[in-house]
Amino acid sequence: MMTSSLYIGLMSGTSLDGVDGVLADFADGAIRTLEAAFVPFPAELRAELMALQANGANEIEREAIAANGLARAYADCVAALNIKAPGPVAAVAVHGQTVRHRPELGFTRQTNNPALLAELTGIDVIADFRSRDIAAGGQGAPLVPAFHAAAFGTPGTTRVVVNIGGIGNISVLHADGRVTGYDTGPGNVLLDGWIGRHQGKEYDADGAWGARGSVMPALLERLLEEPYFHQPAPKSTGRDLFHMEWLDARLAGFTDLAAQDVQATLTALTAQSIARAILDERVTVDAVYVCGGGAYNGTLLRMLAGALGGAVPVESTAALGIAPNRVEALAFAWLGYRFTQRQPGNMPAVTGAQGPRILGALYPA
Ligand SMILES: Nc1ncnc2c1ncn2[C@@H]1O[C@H](COP(=O)(O)OP(=O)(O)OP(=O)(O)O)[C@@H](O)[C@H]1O
Ligand SMILES: CC(=O)N[C@H]1[C@@H]2OC[C@@H](O2)[C@@H](O)[C@@H]1O[C@H](C)C(=O)O
Repeated sequence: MMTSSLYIGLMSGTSLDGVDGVLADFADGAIRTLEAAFVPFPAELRAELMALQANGANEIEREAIAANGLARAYADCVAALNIKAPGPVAAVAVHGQTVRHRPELGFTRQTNNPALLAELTGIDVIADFRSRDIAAGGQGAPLVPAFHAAAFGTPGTTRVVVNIGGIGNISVLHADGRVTGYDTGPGNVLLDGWIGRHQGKEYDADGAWGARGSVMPALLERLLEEPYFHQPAPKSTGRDLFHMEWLDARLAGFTDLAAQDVQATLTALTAQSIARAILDERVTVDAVYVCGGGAYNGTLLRMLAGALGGAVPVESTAALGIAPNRVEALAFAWLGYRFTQRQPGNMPAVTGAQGPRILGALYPA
């Protein structure tokens, strides 16, 4: 394996919007982002990845073909970054596309074709970061807390890093160095689904549509009754649970709903479920830093600050020097770096695994 400190990280998450990539340099133990790129999925691939989130006919063949399409989108993202690299890249670390996440059944599935990606890029590829943690009895998710601790942790200060992608997750970086965290529930997944259905848009830019609606307290309470929110950690979730049918089942019985009031209520659901998770930690939090696409939803950030009582500063990770839309891809670049160092990537206190494990599998160039 090459000794370069340059890594490319690729993340395509539950929002199914496309591939976020970064070129990172981990020389001398530092974490530096040199370049970032985003490659949207072709519409057909996106639709198929969405369809593969639920049971369907001929899944094995369809998944394998979608994996080839994914590998090509990944390769485009790698090409855009590699051309700007100041030297040879040690490895591409790629998350893959989650199509099932069932740790309770002993598996999680990130669709991918890392062999094709190695073939297309000529660079070592490290893939499949979650399954070893599950094999060790863990949830296989969230994995970003170890990176959040390395990038954003400061001894003597309690910080919470909140990733709001399709699903939300928190990393609590305690003043004494302990790290706790888990998936809080829906991030943008229901917000995107609802505005898509009613306005034909991919997402609610800056939360503007939701801001024009009113939160409906009875509906919010109904949504917050979901047992997942009350389950103890370790826990993780995905589109397996939080999908539009989940929402539709809970909307039944509410009549004369204005679509924008539902959007406001869904925004409040994301904010409340995250805030409650933070308050449940029962520690004095110095500051909350938000990353993921949800950091660009001003309405959501205002609701989160409000749900925390207005006493804790809520900012984006840009305040700590990393743009919110780069954090996850950078986290996977870092996990790839950890793999090459034969260092663990999971945090047993977060995932519930029996111990620290080296995460990933290598597909040589
Ligand atoms: N300007 C914006 N205003 C409001 N929301 C936005 C904006 N930009 C992005 N988003 C939201 O962020 C989502 C994408 O976030 P991100 O890329 O962090 O998710 P992901 O990585 O796919 O998900 P996950 O972290 O769950 O794996 C979009 O689907 C959208 O809902
Ligand atoms: C199974 C899976 O893909 N989980 C994702 C998803 O998106 C957010 C949340 O649910 C988190 O658990 C995880 O992603 C981040 C990158 C993680 O592992 O930390």
